[in-house]
Amino acid sequence: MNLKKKRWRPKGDRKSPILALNYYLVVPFVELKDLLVLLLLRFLVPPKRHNTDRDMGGRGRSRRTQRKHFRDGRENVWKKEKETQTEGEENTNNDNKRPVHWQPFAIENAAFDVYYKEQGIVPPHEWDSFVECLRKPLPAAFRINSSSQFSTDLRSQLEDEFMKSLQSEVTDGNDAEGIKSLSWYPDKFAWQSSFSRMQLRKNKSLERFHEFLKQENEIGNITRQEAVSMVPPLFLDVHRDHFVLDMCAAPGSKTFQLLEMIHQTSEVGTLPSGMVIANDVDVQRCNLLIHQTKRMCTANLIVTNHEAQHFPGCHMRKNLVNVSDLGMTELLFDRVLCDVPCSGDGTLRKAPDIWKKWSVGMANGVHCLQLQIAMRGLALLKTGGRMVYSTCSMNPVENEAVVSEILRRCGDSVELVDVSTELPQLIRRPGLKSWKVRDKGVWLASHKDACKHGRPGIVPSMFPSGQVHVDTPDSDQKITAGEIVEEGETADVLVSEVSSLPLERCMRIVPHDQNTGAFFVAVLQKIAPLPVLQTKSNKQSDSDEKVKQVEVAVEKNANEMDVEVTNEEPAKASADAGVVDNESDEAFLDTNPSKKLKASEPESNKVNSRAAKANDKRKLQVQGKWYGVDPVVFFKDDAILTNIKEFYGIHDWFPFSNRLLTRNSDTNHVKRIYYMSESVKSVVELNFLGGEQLKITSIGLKMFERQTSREGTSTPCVFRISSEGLPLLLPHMTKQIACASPGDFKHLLQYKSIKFPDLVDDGFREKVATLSLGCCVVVLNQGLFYNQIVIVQVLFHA
Ligand SMILES: C[S@@+](CC[C@H](N)C(=O)[O-])C[C@H]1O[C@@H](n2cnc3c(N)ncnc32)[C@H](O)[C@@H]1O
Repeated sequence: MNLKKKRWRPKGDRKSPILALNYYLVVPFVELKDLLVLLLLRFLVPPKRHNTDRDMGGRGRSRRTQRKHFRDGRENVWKKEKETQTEGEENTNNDNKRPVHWQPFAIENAAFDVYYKEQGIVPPHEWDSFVECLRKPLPAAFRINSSSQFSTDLRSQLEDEFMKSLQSEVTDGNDAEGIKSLSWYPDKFAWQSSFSRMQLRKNKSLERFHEFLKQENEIGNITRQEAVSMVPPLFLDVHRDHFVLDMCAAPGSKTFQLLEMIHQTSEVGTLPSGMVIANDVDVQRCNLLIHQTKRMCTANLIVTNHEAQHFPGCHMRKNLVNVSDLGMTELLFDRVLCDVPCSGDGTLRKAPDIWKKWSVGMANGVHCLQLQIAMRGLALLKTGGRMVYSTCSMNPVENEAVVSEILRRCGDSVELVDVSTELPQLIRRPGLKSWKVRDKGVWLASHKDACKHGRPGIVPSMFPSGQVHVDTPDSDQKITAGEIVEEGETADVLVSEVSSLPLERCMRIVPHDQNTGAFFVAVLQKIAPLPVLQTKSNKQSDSDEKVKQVEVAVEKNANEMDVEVTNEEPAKASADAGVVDNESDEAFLDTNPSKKLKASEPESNKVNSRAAKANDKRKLQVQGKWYGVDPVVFFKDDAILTNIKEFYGIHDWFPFSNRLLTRNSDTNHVKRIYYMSESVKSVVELNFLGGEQLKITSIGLKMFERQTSREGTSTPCVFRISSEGLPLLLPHMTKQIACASPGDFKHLLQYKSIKFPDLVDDGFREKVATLSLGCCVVVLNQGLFYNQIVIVQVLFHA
């Protein structure tokens, strides 16, 4: 009886019967005949803590990434002032005993005003209300998980309970309600409060609501997410059978939304035929993404870690195409979400530290990368598929300019979709048709201006026409005085280019329209394969050569450019010149970024590089395809699988043994077994047939875990069911299940130890006595708690 005792303590005020059991907890033990019973309670929710390093296939050496790492990474928006605090003020710095007080950073930026006034981001008469709203803290918003079995209960709780109780807490006269559902979001599943996140944290009278948000968020029933950030997935029109790619996915609030859409109306114990691949270039943010999406308990997700602009195409090797019955030879998607890294000035209300950092360089520096990612997304999109391009920036260089260049490059293959009739209650502004580029204090109306000023970092695609200007002695002469504005001059004399593209179909959400942050969204449809790469003839003109020089210079400059971004959007400035006119899908799908350069190499170099490549490949095979990431291995140990299947009495009709994998190539020491949907399995198979191009950091649903405790290893089945996998598996289990009456169930939760005779219900006592030693599931008898089933796992100790 030397078990470590962990005391269970309810968190907060939990009157709702639904919520009353929403904990992951370890209730120590129940004496049962001569056995100790260790209860691991779960209420159809994943555990509170996740071993993300292991789950993501890492080697478990690095520290787990937590939300605080990202928070800490960003400068505090409040700064300390060193002057002595006046008497009566509360804050004191205990370390040096010097009184301090806190003052917010300035929430204004002259360069910001100059820039956006000139761009006409809102009509002049709206400017004051626009910036006034931008300077106010953002109201907290959240979304009910529409695929959760508690979604309607939670909505009722918000409507019946919190709407009334929070009304009295409203101090801002403009907002009559404490919380309200967002009219444009389907089924009243998205809500906005009248309180900022800070108010929710600090205000005592909001404590109960705040606790509710935190707890429901933690177990995946709701997601706390900025209202405007919920918009892009809504325009993606995701169906249950879709293969969806989320190219820049961390921290994962939109991925979660996409998973909800895939899982919508899934019956308990069944899986949809679609799947989501969520990708992010940043390993730490990938960890956060995995942590966030674990709340969904899904077998239909793969998390990858690639530069989105080089996301692999996963082509099946040519010699395998005819022998494989996989049904697909390359990885293409029905839907692509391209929520690219950006300057992030749409999040000024949430992250006011951006006011101080804001500069035009932030947007100019990420334009090329955004374009590259978007083009890659379109290449990976099936013909007929939809892609949403979005940013949380208001800047036309990151928005309309990128969309324009996409349309120019793709010609008739891609259409900018008019979605004005979709979500009609969402207030949005049409995209701009005209804008200028600003660089180092100078306004530029065209690429010609950029050349004149010697600004190689300013590429043609940033301007409305996208026209490339090539500096020739003649063209220099053509620039007439007055066309270019020198530093300090007004921009009035500059005539902006006007785009002939239907950019009004883009949408910009501005803060003062519906008290939100700002966002930009464009919906693109691929209506035909992308145009074939135009091979350049030998008779390239001088001007072509000059264009090439511009590209090289742009690339160099973009790489050197020091881009400041918010911590939420850590854009990398590894931008590409992006001035190639037309590329075929095949060319886009080329995962080797250096291939284009190699095309012009002499044949002898090619041979050498092929030999080096083969050598590299051999090395890779020895060390594993992706260094530092555990391999993905189908789990096919028949002895273990039969043991698990028989122990839990898993029905034959449940697709089981061919859907399991591990992250350990040594199957004798497998600790975790993951379950994957049919769709995820097909992607894994394709990935194998294509040479494992995908760097998979997390995959599927953790279903079984090896018990390592002394008691666990002495049971007939050493694999216990993971709480994440339980909701899917339970309907297919016939053994190791016991139904408890509410009285017994409550006692099991309530007491650290229950003597076997103290179990109230005879039937339960008898049933438990017949269970095998090991993991089992205790289900609360229906009839209470809105007929929900509560699941408990019981581990008997010998
Ligand atoms: C705007 S945030 C994405 C927010 C996310 N879609 C969500 O809703 O939670 C941009 C993300 O892009 C990632 N990123 C930056 N450069 C990237 C690249 N080249 N490829 C893939 N991801 C990139 C960043 O790490 C960041 O997590």
